[in-house]
Amino acid sequence: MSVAAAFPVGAATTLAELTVNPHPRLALLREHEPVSWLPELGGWLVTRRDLALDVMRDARTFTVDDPRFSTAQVVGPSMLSLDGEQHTRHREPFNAPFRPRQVHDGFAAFIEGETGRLVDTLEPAGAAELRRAFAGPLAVAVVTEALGLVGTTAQTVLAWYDTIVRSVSEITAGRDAGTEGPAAYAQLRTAVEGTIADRHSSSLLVSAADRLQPPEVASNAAVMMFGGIETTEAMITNALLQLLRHPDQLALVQADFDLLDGAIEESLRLEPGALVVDRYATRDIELGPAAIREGDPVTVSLAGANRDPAVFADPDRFDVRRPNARLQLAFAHGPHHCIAAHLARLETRIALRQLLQRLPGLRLDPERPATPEGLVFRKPPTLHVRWDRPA
Ligand code: HEM
Repeated sequence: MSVAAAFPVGAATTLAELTVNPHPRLALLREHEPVSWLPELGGWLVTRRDLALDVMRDARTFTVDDPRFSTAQVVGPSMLSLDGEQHTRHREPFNAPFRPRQVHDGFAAFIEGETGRLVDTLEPAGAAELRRAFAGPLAVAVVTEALGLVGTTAQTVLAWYDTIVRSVSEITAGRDAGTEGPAAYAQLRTAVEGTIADRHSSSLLVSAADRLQPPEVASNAAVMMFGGIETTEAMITNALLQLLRHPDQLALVQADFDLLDGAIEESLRLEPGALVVDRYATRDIELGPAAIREGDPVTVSLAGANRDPAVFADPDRFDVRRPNARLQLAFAHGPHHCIAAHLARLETRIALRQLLQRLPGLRLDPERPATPEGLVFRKPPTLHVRWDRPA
């Protein structure tokens, strides 16, 4: 029997469906084919939480270190695209600044200030599209601050980011990277080298340069830029959308802001900003019902794992008081667990608290509905809201 015939639910799954409304299909896959072959994906998809953990914990068998990895083709090898000792060598120099205490001390005041500035600008209008007017600019500002590139503005970082993303997307679609992406990356590399050379700079890139070569620091700076913009914009937008769609849950948070963290975890569980992580099998291996062959692509569905009813009761419900919401896997797991998870959580917490406290009666704009979409990164294209203007 062919592999497609052995996995009929996978064979009937389209990428279009996974882009628009993935959750019913992921539930079907998880129940019948928790590791399934998807012809449209050209690889395996893992949707059960325990099997997702097995894959992400075992980097020897399921590696990111493969020439097909599109990001590495543009920005070179980094912690995101290496495994084993090389991964440790690239990641270790960046660990300290992202620990909870350091994140709080280093970023809370900056994030409060930037958020305050953005809300000041929005407040008088009584209406806004919060993804582009709020979540995106905040995400860019925080990444720019985190990288601490000497003489580089948030606008420049955003321009590099857009260009490099376009180039990576071209490669993912099987086309040539073009020249603009590599040119933008060369400018980023020059800025990184300038920062490293400036011994007065307190950038985390300077201390990383004690243990990594400048081009290696630049590659890791690029993946931090990647990791920190699209996903954080999604995390903030999705969390707002979940709360505004569930007025009863929003009222609980408004009455007790200690529940905000639960709301954020629950949103990460239901709509993780990054839906999937990609791995490649380094040997033949049985995983659940699947006989995976060396070289096969293995995609872990974080969205599928996050609604596994074996772990999360009534998994489709948004419940800010869910006791085990923190078992969600939106930041992945194992050696590649998001290095900046604490920073992203802090940023989202400050952003949501200020919006909810400063914009009275914040609500979705009924005339312009927001619907999340996306195959890899998922969020609503727009989030139109209204609030009561000050008299
Ligand atoms: C300031 C914000 C962020 C920065 C700077 C950042 C940076 C990074 C970096 C450098 C990695 C690679 C770690 C490694 O491979 O060892 C990573 C991994 C990851 N991040 Fe983040 N990230 C941020 C926010 C987020 C958010 C908001 C999400 C999702 C909601 C997210 C999801 C992930 C996931 C799923 C991985 C694992 C990728 C994989 O295993 O293939 N990140 N992040």
